[in-house]
Parts: sequence; C-alpha cells; structure tokens
Amino acid sequence: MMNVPADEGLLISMLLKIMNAKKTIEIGVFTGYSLLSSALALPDDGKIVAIDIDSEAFETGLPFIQKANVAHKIHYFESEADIILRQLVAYGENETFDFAFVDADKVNYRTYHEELLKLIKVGGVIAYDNTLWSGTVAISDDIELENHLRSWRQELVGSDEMLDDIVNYVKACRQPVIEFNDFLIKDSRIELVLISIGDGLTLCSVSNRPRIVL
Ligand SMILES: C[S@@+](CC[C@H](N)C(=O)[O-])C[C@H]1O[C@@H](n2cnc3c(N)ncnc32)[C@H](O)[C@@H]1O
Repeated sequence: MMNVPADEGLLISMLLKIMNAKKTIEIGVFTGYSLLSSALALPDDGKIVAIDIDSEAFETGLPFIQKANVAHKIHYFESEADIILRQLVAYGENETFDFAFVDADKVNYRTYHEELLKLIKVGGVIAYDNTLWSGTVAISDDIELENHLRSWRQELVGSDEMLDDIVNYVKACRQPVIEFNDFLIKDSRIELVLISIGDGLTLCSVSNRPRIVL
C-alpha cells in the first residue's frame, strides 16, 4: 500500500515519477512552489512549460529553483495561459506532453481543458487544483454557505476589508468551479478522480476511447 502525501506538490512529484513523465505544462506558477516540486521529479532532460500572467512572484522564487539545479528544465512564459496553449498547438506540439498542472484563474479552466486535451498524450494526466473550493462546492444551501464563510471571518486574522475581498472572491469563483466539476464528470474523453488533498485536486487521465457517461 502507498501512503498518500498530505501535500499536493509532493503528490504531483510522486505521480510524475510513477508516470516517468518528461514533458509537462504548469498553468499558474506564482512563486514556483509546485513548479519546483515538478522540476525535481523530472529527469535531467525533462521540460516544463510554465505560464503565469505575472512574473514578479516567480522572480522571488527563482533563486530556490536555481539552487536546486533544475532551472534548465523550465521554459517560463509571462502571458495569459490560453495564448501560450494555442501557440503550442499551432507549433505542432499536439500529444507531446505527459502531464499538466492547472492552478490559475478558475473561470478559464474549461478553455484550458480543451487546449490541454490536444497537447497531452493519451494516457497522460491533467491535474486541476482547487476543485473543492474550500469545501464550498458541496454546500447547496445559501444560508449554510453564508454561515460557512462567516466562520472563516472568525478564524482569519485581517482587516474587515481584506476578509470581505477573500469571501467575495470565493463566492465569485464558486459557481464556475461547480460548473467545471460537472462538466468534467460528463466529459467522456477522460477518466477522473477527485482527491481531497489541499483544496481538492482532480486528476484527469486522457483516454483514447470514449468513457460511458451514466
Ligand atoms: C494559486 S497561484 C499558483 C500557485 C502555484 N501553482 C503553487 O502551487 O505554488 C495562481 C497563479 O495563477 C496566475 N494566473 C491567474 N490568471 C492567469 C492567467 N489567465 N494566465 C496565466 N496565469 C494566471 C496568477 O498570476 C497566480 O500566480
């Protein structure tokens, strides 16, 4: 039996090793924590296309990536992710990637999914982060949702304004995440599993024959 690590970065690096992955995509880099985990798991000639709209945080994390001697595996693009994905398709990179990790703007997950299905090999995996959206995807009752979000206000330390921003952001992305989860369940091109690690990680295996959707 295998122990499942409590951390998404570690889980992804284990998965990459099991898959013998060589070529991956990461959408949403921030300081590069998950990027570093992936880069460490790839062989020395491995390659990661890493995309983020804002490189400021990445520059903070870059010295750690360099210290780990894995910077040569990373091809970083500061851009809207959909633009780079479409370029990869246009440059004939279809079905050449083993794995993708998506941890960026939730409203665009569906767009990324369509492009990634072209880029990832059959048998490869697309991992979507935050698919439990702090547990809010499982709350259908409005009052229960408000109570759940209010309970955070008691736990989180910060200004009222900051807490309002967090709660409003969670509320704004909740419906798109629910719709994306529903879409994935019905998508016969993939096999999927949602792992309740961190904020929820959905692993989609790209299939070569349509799955029967009940
Ligand atoms: C949650 S952070 C990523 C964290 C990172 N994966 C990690 O585990 O360390 C989300 C990132 O997505 C980026 N992002 C948001 N919208 C984006 C877009 N349209 N295209 C590319 N990156 C985007 C943000 O700039 C931010 O750095």
